[in-house]
Amino acid sequence: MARITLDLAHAYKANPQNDSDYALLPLKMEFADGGAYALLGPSGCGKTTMLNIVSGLLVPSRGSVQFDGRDVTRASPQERNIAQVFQFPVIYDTMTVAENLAFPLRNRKMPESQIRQRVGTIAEMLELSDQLDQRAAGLAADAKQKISLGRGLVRPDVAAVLFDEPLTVIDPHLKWKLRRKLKQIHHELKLTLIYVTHDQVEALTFADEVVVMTRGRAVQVGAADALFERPQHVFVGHFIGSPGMNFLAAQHQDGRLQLAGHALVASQRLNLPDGPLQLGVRPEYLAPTAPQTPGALPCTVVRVQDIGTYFLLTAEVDGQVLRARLGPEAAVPSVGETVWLRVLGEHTCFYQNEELLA
Ligand SMILES: Nc1ncnc2c1ncn2[C@@H]1O[C@H](COP(=O)(O)OP(=O)(O)OP(=O)(O)O)[C@@H](O)[C@H]1O
Repeated sequence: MARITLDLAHAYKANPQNDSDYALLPLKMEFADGGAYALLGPSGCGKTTMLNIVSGLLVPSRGSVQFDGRDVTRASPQERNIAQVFQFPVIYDTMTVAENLAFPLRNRKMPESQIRQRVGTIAEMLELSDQLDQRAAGLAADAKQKISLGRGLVRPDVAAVLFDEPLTVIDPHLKWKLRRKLKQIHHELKLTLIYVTHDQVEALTFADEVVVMTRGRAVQVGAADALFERPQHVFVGHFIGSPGMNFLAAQHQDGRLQLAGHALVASQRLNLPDGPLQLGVRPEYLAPTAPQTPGALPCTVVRVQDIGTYFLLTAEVDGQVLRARLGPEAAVPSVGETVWLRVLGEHTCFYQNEELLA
């Protein structure tokens, strides 16, 4: 296993001139030895580019990659001792499940008794023990992908295991099980794992730390609760959560906060710079409150949806939209009603130029 340090930028085109020419803007990042990371972001944000730079499939156009302080920028995946799992199964159809799992170990000349033991452990973890003697050719797509996962995880001596959207071909129920399984496997094997996905649930279930990416930038690296409670960038607020964080344009001047056409009264002095800001508050922290409550805004209900475990309220104030998740015990207002929503509270965040203010 290895501590992986990136200090680099990457552009696929020569002579990049502006930010949009970069697949990865200049970044510094460290993956701790034995950590489980997810690279999360929408299509085209640079996840695969970063993964390929870590694996050695791609040399960054600028800067360096270090494993445990050793420069490996130009070293191949083999030299870096990386295991990889891709979107689609990479296995030998003519071999049995056991032979497939043993393959990376035989390549490394591990003694047969240790191979049997390790293959047994990995097969058990992935619930493949009953299929060890079956030929891979006859298996369903998700069983084949489990073999691929097993081949990625089987070597105990790898610097890191990299996963590129590995659960794409897996059916939804098994996907849910495998995500939890991978987390458990990480705790047992303590390998450094980096997992690419555009699915926030997948990232948040699997990883200790999620790297949220947008347009070639890693805008926040953090655990699930930090991404939820204190998004460092408005993109993280939007992208994490269902629905994402509410944002309202605000103006702060001499301790007074002007918001959606209203002067808001805060219970204590706000430590904010003067000027235009954005106020961010999660739908989970908005609930109808008594009229004129300090920090609350009068909003018109435009939609109420029953989502099953909660009601989703959509309301408008001064042309801006707010969403609130109401628990089953809450009184549900009707469309057209005015509700007071408390936007200013302990969970409220403020942003300037899209970045969280301290
Ligand atoms: N080989 C390439 N040549 C030129 N441009 C590329 C190449 N690979 C990726 N890009 C561009 O670099 C940017 C980042 O792509 P990348 O594949 O890393 O994103 P991603 O987040 O992994 O997206 P996806 O989830 O769709 O795979 C995109 O604008 C993409 O079009």
